[in-house]
Amino acid sequence: MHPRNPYHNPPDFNVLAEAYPPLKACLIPTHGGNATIDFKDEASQRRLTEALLKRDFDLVVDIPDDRLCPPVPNRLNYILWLQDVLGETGEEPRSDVRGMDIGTGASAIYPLLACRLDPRCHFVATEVDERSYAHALHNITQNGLEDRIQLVRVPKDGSVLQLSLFPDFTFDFTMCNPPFYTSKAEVDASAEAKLYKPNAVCTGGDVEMITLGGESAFVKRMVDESLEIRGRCRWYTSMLGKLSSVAEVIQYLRQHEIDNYGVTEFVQGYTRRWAVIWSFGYIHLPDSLARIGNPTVQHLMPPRNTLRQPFSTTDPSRLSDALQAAVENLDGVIIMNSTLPQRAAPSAGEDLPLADMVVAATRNSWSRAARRKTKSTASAMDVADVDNVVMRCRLQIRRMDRGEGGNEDRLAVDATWVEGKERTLFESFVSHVMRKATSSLA
Ligand SMILES: C[S@@+](CC[C@H](N)C(=O)[O-])C[C@H]1O[C@@H](n2cnc3c(N)ncnc32)[C@H](O)[C@@H]1O
Repeated sequence: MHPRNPYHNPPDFNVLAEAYPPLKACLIPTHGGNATIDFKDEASQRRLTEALLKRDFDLVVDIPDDRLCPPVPNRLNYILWLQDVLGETGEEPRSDVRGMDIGTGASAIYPLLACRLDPRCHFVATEVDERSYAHALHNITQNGLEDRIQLVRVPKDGSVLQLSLFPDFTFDFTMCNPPFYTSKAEVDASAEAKLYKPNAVCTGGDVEMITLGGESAFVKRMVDESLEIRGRCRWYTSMLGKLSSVAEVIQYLRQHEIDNYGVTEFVQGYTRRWAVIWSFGYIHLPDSLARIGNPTVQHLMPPRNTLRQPFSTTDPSRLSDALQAAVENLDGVIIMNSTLPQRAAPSAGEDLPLADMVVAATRNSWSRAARRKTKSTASAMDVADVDNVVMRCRLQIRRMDRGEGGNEDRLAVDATWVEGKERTLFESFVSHVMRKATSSLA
């Protein structure tokens, strides 16, 4: 579960029912004097979702009995991860953020939650189903968010992304929880299997759950459309319910040479979901947001954007000076900002870097050929033109864990690719700077 998600532990149901009385009828007393609910009972799950949305987000949401009831912790995980993505990849503080929710459902839960959490958020929410559309409109209006969430009824066989309806907008992100199943038979088989699981998931209408080719085909349609409109949206994303769909979508992205992508997973109790993300821009995601650690899925992960180089020195100031000198020696490369080495070790559990610098390059001046050329023409040091950056990366000095070998005072430099079109440029820059720093410390 996301670290900012408040639902790591089950709520105190008695307290929750005091805040939202319709939940009271669903309470089941436990031996210790507490209460629980029957998680296999759809009505109880609906009241729980309504109660959490009301108490924790001041959202009044009505969900019809024949439409999906979204579990709040899972939906919140997706929103919090997107917040992290935008926070880590935003250029400068923005006064508004524009998202699109594809298939918002009767609850309109994603735009409602996102707008409550971030006053800068504006949404376009699409829906094909007339009944869900009507309820979503009611939910948006009764929460006073109609100025920030534009609901659009779209045709089932039309474009998934629908960005042509908004030619003047660029979007910061799209999000989607696509219909999952390929057929009614698959829905029935899954419902039967779930009978034996401790948590039954609320079932919805066929239109919500079934799409030709299943979720992977739906997301592949998104990929196809994104290839047409590319930079109209900074980050395309979708949730996926099956790991096999993740594999299919990643393979499809690679097939279309979309190499700026990532995968994350959302875990809530017994339920595991994934999200895929891709972009045509040159800003890159930190590994923590774009890769998952599970060894069995490493073949689906994008290459790492952080490269670690261990050093034998234990003195962060010496290492910082060596890095700085290696960078400053290069034409067309500047240190955009840097924080001084911290002498005190971070307190237990904290993973703060000991020094941190962001470096920008306007051209490759570190390859052997480039250095030869610079020498022969004896050019002066360029002042890097920050509007013309070909590569931006972050260099952070960290203390190594004991498990990584050596004594606990050993240091490493984490070089993270922040911006740039060519990975090889980043990798060759890192290798050059690390080599120079190593030899100056020897
Ligand atoms: C699995 S439900 C997700 C509902 C809601 N977003 C949630 O997470 O609880 C999928 C939704 O997508 C809608 N839908 C299906 N195809 C669509 C399309 N081409 N464009 C927009 N919505 C679509 C369905 O009607 C349904 O409401």
